[in-house]
This record gives sequence, structure tokens and C-alpha cells, in this order.
Amino acid sequence: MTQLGSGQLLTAEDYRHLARDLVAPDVWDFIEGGAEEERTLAANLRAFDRIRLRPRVLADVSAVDTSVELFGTRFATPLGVAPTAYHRLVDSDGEVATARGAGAAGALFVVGMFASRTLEDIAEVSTSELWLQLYWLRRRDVMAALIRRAEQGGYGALMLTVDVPRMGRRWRDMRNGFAVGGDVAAVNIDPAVMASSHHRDAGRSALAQHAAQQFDATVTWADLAWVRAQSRLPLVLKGILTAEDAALAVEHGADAVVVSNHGGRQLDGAVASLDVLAEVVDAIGGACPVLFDGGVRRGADALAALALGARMCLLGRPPLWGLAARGADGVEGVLRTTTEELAHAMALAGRPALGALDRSAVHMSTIAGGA
Ligand SMILES: Cc1cc2nc3c(=O)[nH]c(=O)nc-3n(C[C@H](O)[C@H](O)[C@H](O)COP(=O)(O)O)c2cc1C
Ligand SMILES: CCCCCCC(=O)C(=O)O
Repeated sequence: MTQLGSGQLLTAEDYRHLARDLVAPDVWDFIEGGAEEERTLAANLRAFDRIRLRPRVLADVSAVDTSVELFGTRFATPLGVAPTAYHRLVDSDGEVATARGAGAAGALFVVGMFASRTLEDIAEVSTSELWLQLYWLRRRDVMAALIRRAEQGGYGALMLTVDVPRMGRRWRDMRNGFAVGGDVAAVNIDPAVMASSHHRDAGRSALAQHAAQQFDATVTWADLAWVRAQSRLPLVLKGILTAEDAALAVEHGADAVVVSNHGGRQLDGAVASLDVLAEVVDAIGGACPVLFDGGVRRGADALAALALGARMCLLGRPPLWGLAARGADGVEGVLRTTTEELAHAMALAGRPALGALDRSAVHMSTIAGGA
């Protein structure tokens, strides 16, 4: 268990500083980087800088409850671990350590399709809920096999990432000729399918080349029926940024959506996630839960997103900083410290339970396009 309040690791940013010195420069660029000029990556963070909150007083905040329910499971925290690839790049135990840390914090962990530990090994150590994230591969048999394994392993939902018909142009990875190699691999996917992801090639990202060869860019809303037919697990669509697509997600029976621009790693110039959260929540109109990711670094950031209608906030880079800095304890530390910040912000905002949090907690003129 990380020593909170030790002065050294008080915030997620403290873990980031520690991690930076421990991670190889090209891996650091892979984690930290975004697409092209990284405008959207920066916009995600700036959107939170703009937010101003509207605290209420005399509200009995002697007890603060951060727990939240999703698909029948209650989580101690509305902060979850977003799907990210290849955790063994920063810790030899990889996703097994992440699962331990997330479980200790009572948080959801969405395991990436490109995890570097098997779904079964991760499930064995997990004490909290796991979901499986999927990209849409040309090889549907490979997707179907993964879905079956997730069901057998007790995973609670499938999260289909819909914003990567091709990979964003991540200049840092291209300049580094970034490739995943050594003893780190996407061990849940047939090695024949993964072959192209290992070739180091100056000026090109091996991951982008791999995505170009293996991801299916032809899919449309009609294809969701195929995923649906594979499993009874709830289906969550990750990468929704507009009211139009939110309405289509409802029409096609999504069980939840994630407002996300992939941490600024896909379309550079895309809107900041926070700036469209209210638009998507309104379009969903209560038909299913809305989750959020992109730029959440502090408890007060999460408070703003939850007030704007997110049921849960996913963190992408911060758990990786924790993992790189302190392994499972670091993942737990990042999630706990951010949850403690959230609880503190809830108390000072006069909203002691997430159910008491609504848009009245946010000064709407500080949201882009807000009234
Ligand atoms: C290193 C890294 C790897 C990622 N890998 C995946 C992935 O495999 N699947 C996916 O859906 N999203 C992936 N993402 C995007 C995250 O799930 C999430 O949308 C994003 O990181 C949220 O922004 P944040 O990092 O500001 O919290 C990745 C992000 C990073 C930083
Ligand atoms: C072809 C490998 C895809 C995994 C890359 C994950 C990632 O960086 C992201 O989605 O972002």
C-alpha cells in the first residue's frame, strides 16, 4: 500500500514524475504521446483547467460516498482503469499487477485486447470487476475466440473501441520507429495475426502498420449485430464524441457508451472529451450509462465529468504512471489518491454522494459551448 500523504506521492502527477525516469524514452513517448501536433491531447487537459465549480454549503458532508453501480456491480470508486495496451512495457508483471492494484482500490479494470498477460492470468488475481476491450479485427474468428475466453473468465462486459478504423498518426512513435518487442507481446492474440507488430522500421510506427493490416475499416453500425450475437455480455461502445453517434448507439442497442477521443491519439483536432460530454449525455437521454475518459488527472476533474452526467471516469495514462513507478501498489496509489481527492472535492462542493451531483455543480459557462 502506497504511503499517501508522504509528501512524495501525493498526486497522480507525482507518479508521473517518478515514472518518467524509469521508462525507456520510446516507451515514454508511446504512453504520453498523441496524434500529430497533439492538439486534442492538450485540449483534453485544458478543458478541465477552464472548469469552475459551484459549491453548495451547509449540506452535511460528514460522510462522503464515492461508490457507484454499473451493470449490477457496485464499485468503491467511480474511477476505473481505461484499456491500454502492453502493460509489460513498464512492469514485468504487466496487467496482472494492474489488476491487483485496481482490485485493491475497488476499481473497474478494462483489460485491453493488446494486453501482455493472458486474460486468464489477469482474472485469477483480480478482486474487482474486469471488462474486455476489443478492436475490430478483420479476423472475426480471433475476436470470437477472445469473447468466449472473456465469458469463461468471468469478465463483466465487452468494450468495443470504435474510433480506430486506422491508427492515428502518432509522430513520436513514427519518429522513434516504435515497435513492441523483446519478451513483450499481445499474448491473447494468435501470433500469426501479430507478426507485423514487431518489425522496427525507421520513420514508421509498427503498431500503425499492424493496425492497417489487421483492423477492419469497413465496419458500420450494422455490423454491431455480429458482436451482439457472440455474447450476452453488456456491450459498451468506446469513442463516441457527437450527439449523432450517441443516438445511433442507442438505436443499435449499446448498453453503455464511453465519451472518448482516445486520449488525443486518434483524430488530432477532435474536440476535447469534456466539451462534448453534456451533448452526448443529452442525446443518450438516460437510455444507457455514459462513461467518460480523456484528461482526468485530479479528483476535481472527475467531479466535473460526473456532474456533467458521466457514470464513471476511466483513466488511461495515470494508472500506467503508477504501474511504472510502483507496480501494483502504484496503480492502487493513483486510483486511491485520485478517489480521495474526489471525495474531498465532493465534501467541499456540498455533494456527499454521487447521486447528489448534477450540472448545478458546474458553472456551465466554463464548458465550451456552455450557456
Ligand atoms: C499507452 C496507451 C495505450 C492505449 N491503448 C488502448 C487500447 O489498446 N485500446 C483502447 O481502446 N484505448 C487505448 N488507449 C486509450 C485509452 O483507453 C483512453 O481512451 C485514453 O488514454 C484516455 O485518456 P487519458 O490518458 O488522458 O486518461 C490507450 C492509451 C494510451 C495512453
Ligand atoms: C496494433 C496494436 C494496437 C495497440 C495500440 C494501442 C494504442 O496505442 C492505442 O490504442 O492508443
